[in-house]
Amino acid sequence: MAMWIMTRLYPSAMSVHSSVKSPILCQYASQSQSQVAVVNGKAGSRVSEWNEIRLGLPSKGRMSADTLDLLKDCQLSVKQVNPRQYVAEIPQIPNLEVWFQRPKDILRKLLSGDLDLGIVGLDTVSEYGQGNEDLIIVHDALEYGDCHLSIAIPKYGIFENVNSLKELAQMPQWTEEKPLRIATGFTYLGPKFMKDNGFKHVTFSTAEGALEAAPAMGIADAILDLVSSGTTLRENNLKEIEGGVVLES
Ligand SMILES: Nc1ncnc2c1ncn2[C@@H]1O[C@H](COP(=O)(O)OP(=O)(O)OP(=O)(O)O)[C@@H](O)[C@H]1O
Ligand SMILES: O=P(O)(O)OC[C@H]1O[C@H](OP(=O)(O)OP(=O)(O)O)[C@H](O)[C@@H]1O
Repeated sequence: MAMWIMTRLYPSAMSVHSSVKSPILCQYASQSQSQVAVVNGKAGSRVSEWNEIRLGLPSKGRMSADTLDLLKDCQLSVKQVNPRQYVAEIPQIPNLEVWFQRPKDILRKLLSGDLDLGIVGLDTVSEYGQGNEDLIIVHDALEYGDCHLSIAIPKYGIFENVNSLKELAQMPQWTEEKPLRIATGFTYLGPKFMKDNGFKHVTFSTAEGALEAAPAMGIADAILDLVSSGTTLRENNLKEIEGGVVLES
């Protein structure tokens, strides 16, 4: 699920929100969802040198059009002077500057202090925010971008009768010499989830996409990836298992 986030060290951002009369009026939501473990938080590493509040919006991909639609529904029109540039304004909020960035980069730039506010999915906040307490979730359910981060295993072979995380953990195949191999783009959340669930013999590999191919290619035993319709898993003979959902996004 897409959500508004901001950095704690920019209280002036609140005035932007509190002046917006729309369904996205900010509320401090529970932060527990994003508080995992702080590894390398850099939020507020420098104080902003600009007067405007900087809002990061997804530049392309799944979240982009829906995010602009949400703002439009709130009577907030995002005006881009040049479509090949990445800066825009929302005339209704004069002291706000919009910057289009990839979701992962929105998170990185919030952490470095180069953006003050952003809209991204919970999976992005959790993976790249790593529980940093300087990231504040302002609105945790904007009602689009629904998906979940889940473990999936082949439907066939040694996994045919494995239907839960517990059964996966109890398989005698996983040893120190031959651990369970998981392919994932979530290299922070993945190891944390497996450790929290008692897996001792597990290794991770990563790729930029098309992770569902990894079991068929013999590269991994399982994958950890985002699922929305479930079509990609089905078409690749993979299945989700009980207890295997890391987060609902
Ligand atoms: N089926 C899905 N697969 C991936 N992300 C999804 C899906 N459904 C909703 N989302 C949301 O969309 C976000 C990804 O958006 P987008 O594709 O724009 O990002 P991206 O940075 O281009 O991702 P990537 O580099 O992994 O392709 C996810 O973080 C998630 O919150
Ligand atoms: O459950 P579904 O509706 O099938 O969606 C899930 C798929 O969508 C995403 O991939 P994307 O389309 O971004 O391509 P990618 O694998 O190259 O990242 C995600 O990584 C899954 O592979």
